[in-house]
Amino acid sequence: MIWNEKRENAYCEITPALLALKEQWEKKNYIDPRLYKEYNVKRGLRDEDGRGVLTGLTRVGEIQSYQVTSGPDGEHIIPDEGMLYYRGIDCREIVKGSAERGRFAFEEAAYLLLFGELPTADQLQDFCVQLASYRTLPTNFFRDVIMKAPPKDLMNTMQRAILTLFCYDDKPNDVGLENVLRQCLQLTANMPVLAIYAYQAWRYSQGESLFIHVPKPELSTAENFLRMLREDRSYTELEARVLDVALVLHADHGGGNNSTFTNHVVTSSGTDTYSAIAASMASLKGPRHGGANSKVMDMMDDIKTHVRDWGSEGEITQYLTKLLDKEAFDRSGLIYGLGHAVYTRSDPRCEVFRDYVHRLAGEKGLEQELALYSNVERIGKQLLMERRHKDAISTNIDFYSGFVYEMLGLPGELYTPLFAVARISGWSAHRMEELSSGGKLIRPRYECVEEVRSYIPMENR
Ligand SMILES: CC(=O)SCCNC(=O)CCNC(=O)[C@H](O)C(C)(C)COP(=O)(O)OP(=O)(O)OC[C@H]1O[C@@H](n2cnc3c(N)ncnc32)[C@H](O)[C@@H]1OP(=O)(O)O
Ligand SMILES: O=C([O-])CC(=O)C(=O)O
Repeated sequence: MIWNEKRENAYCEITPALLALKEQWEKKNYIDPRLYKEYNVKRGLRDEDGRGVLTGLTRVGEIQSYQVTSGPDGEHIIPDEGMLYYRGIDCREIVKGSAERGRFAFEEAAYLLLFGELPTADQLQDFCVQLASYRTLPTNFFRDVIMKAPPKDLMNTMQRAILTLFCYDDKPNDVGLENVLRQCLQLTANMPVLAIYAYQAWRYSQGESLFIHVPKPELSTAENFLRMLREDRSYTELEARVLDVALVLHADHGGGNNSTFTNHVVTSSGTDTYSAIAASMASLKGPRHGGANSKVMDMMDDIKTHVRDWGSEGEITQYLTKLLDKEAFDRSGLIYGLGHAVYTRSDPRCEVFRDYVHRLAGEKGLEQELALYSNVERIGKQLLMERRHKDAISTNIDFYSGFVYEMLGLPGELYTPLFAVARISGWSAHRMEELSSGGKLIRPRYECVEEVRSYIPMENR
């Protein structure tokens, strides 16, 4: 079917012909789940004990979530409180740089992740100047690229913009480390601008007035983000500090998280930086990964609509049971913001957000809403533990982050883009590492469970 201006939905229509093809697809594409066990497939690249299959080495970031003890009957995995290290340093220590030492810390974290050492005052200053010099987009980029095509999802608009920046680069395919470093720094500097401009284009598409503010060189990433967001360019010190903390906490999560691993995979093929970062964006958008932060907010809105008494244990249990049975909300069966592929008992980043949520909710008079979040967290975890026969489930970073952003007055459309604004620092560090140390095309094996058979001539089918 061809795009048709007059019947624009014709392009997206699920026609009877498509339904018939889907039926045909279903007949030949089912894989019996028992086969995964028979072939000893590491589903989701996870070992039997739930730990990730070891697929690489990194110096960039590390997550700890359990202890291993060995006895006469072999190794035992004991769930533990989660820890996250950037280049060996507890990420919460870096957060303190922002909260206590009165300094914006995201740039410091990005420097640490990329170069492996905390910057001196001079190094940090030079790094910030360099980022500032890279923040400007090519002339007319907003008009020619960001405003083109209806901006339905900011992550896609940003991804397209990143891919198009390839065309403005004189050495786009050069994967020499100095060139890749330049591209990574430029994209790190551009990311907040792309996120906000994509948002402004989206607002405009919704009938709002269009305004575009340029970033200021002397401001931090967090300050520029807020400055470009609001028509009057206003923000408070507290807002900028909280946003800076969020950026630090989202900056890296080791090599195995879906978007960073995607980066390793595509980087290992020798592709260019723009393609690698766009691929990571594609992964991050997914609701089981970075997209979970806005899903949490939609889920909470749905809960607020369907649960009349926010303090009622029974009503919340009933709603969450329906949700897990795929009968409520988006019917995915997921309670967004709960569970984690690595953390067992707790996600340290969530604990930082929990702290902010408590402080901000008190100030904003949103204690009732906070109580609802706490109930959903507690009851949701209980239900998941019962169903999954686990004695611990962690609340992840996405459960409270959106609530914090909401209290800062940030629009929901920007929650996942904000994740990308931070995580590009980790993607960059991992891309550099893959190029310098990985050195091997990532290529796992898939066992084909189809039988080999003869080609049948058309007249005999
Ligand atoms: C920044 C981030 O990416 S943090 C994660 C953000 N994502 C979310 O919040 C989405 C909700 N959570 C989830 O979907 C999962 O917890 C994930 C994807 C994060 C991790 O999933 P897994 O690695 O499969 O975790 P785990 O092995 O502990 O899960 C065991 C089972 O419990 C299910 N489960 C885990 N968490 C949840 C949840 N919140 N709601 C419903 N079911 C869940 C898993 O789907 C899995 O089911 P399966 O055995 O049928 O495949
Ligand atoms: O590590 C993961 O699987 C997901 C995660 O928390 C992140 O990327 O921040």
